[in-house]
This record gives sequence, C-alpha cells and structure tokens, in this order.
Amino acid sequence: MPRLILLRHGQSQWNLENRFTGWVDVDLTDQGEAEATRGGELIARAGFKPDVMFTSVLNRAKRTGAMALEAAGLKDVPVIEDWRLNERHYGGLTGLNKAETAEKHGEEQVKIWRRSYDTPPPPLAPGGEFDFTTDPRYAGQDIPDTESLKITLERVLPYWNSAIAPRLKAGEDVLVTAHGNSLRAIVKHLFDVPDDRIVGVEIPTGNPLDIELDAELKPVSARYLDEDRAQALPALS
Ligand SMILES: O=C(O)[C@@H](CO)OP(=O)(O)O
Repeated sequence: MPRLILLRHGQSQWNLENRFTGWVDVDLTDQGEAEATRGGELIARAGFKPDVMFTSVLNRAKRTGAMALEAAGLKDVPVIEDWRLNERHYGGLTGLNKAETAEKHGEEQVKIWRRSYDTPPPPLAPGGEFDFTTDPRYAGQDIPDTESLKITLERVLPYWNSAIAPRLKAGEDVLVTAHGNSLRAIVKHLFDVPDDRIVGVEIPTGNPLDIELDAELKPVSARYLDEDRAQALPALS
C-alpha cells in the first residue's frame, strides 16, 4: 500500500510574528528548525523511507524537508520543487499583522479571509514590496494576485494529479513538504472533505501526517506522528 507523509514546514518567523505570509519567503525560527529535525526523527522511527520528496519553492518548506530528511538519515532522497505546492497567496493582506487586521476589519471578516473556502482576500496591488511577478521562480507562469482555499486547490490539484499521484499509484512512498493551506487542499481532496467542513481542519507545523492509501489513493489510515501536537483529522470514508 502506498504511504504518503504530509509535512507542514516548521514555525516560520512570520508565524511567530502573526503576519499573513502566503508567498513571502520568510525563514524558519529556531523552534521551526527544531520541529523540522524532530519531524525527521519521527519519520525515521516510523520506518518511513520515501522514494521522492515534493516541496514548494519556498525556503521554509524546502529547509524543513531537507532538515527532516537529514535527521531521518535519508539525505539521498530525490527532491522535486514546484510553486504549485506554495502556500495560499494572501493577496493584499500579505505582510500585515493578523491581530491588527482584525482590529481594523473585525474578527469575522478576518476569519472569512483566513478560513472561508471560497472568499479570497483583496488582490495584491502590483509593484509593491511583495510583487511576485518579477521573481524568476515564477517566470512564464500565470501566477495569482490572491487566492482563497478553493483557488489554491485548483492549482494544487492538477499538480497532485499529474506529478504526485502517479508516483503513489506506481507503489512509491512519497513525502510532501509544504504549507498550512496547500496541505489543507490536499487533505480536502484525499479525504473528500465538504467545502463547509474544511474550515475545521488545521495542520500543525512540523508534525508529519502519515497516511496509508489504497490503490485508488483513498486514505485507509491517517495519524500525526507527534501525538502530543496532533490536530483533529477528517473522518475516513
Ligand atoms: O499566513 C499564512 O500564510 C498562513 C499560514 O501560516 O496563515 P493562515 O493560518 O491564516 O492560513
């Protein structure tokens, strides 16, 4: 049975500072690095040896994956990067403090921007501090200027279907290191979570989510390897 581990990056500087991050390339904090290493140790203890690791192009995910593989004694695992595993693009909220934004626009509005399935934040104005259109990592790509979770899923899923699912269907084991919302999109797809229920799914930083899949890539079992930092998972259908 193919085995998939989803690993959200360890705590980032802007997780710590409570800022909307999205595509900004902030690094891990010391705690985030420790979470990545511990994630790798738990992966080794669980006997997981991935054939391939997929990661977003953002450093916090790449570094988490590299540190986890190193801690697991799996430094030689091939790594494939793709921007379609990036965090959800936070549009015009990018860089703002979440608490200050709630004071300005109200808790309810911020909750809608953060966790509603299909209401995107306002778009990112071009030419500002966080203009990703000139970043060479996205050259030639039609990149968004804001994303809801739905829009995130619509760019994660084609990548899942074309690049990741075929490896699992071929019987390989796969590690994906990515972000709170790109991983929520994958979880929504795999566990068939209804649009109005995905709001309740939170993925902790640096805690490997170990999923056994059947031949059709339906989850047969799922558990967080660090039980003390686990969050509720959607029911298996
Ligand atoms: O800021 C972000 O990019 C994400 C992940 O840290 O935050 P949220 O919890 O609002 O999805």
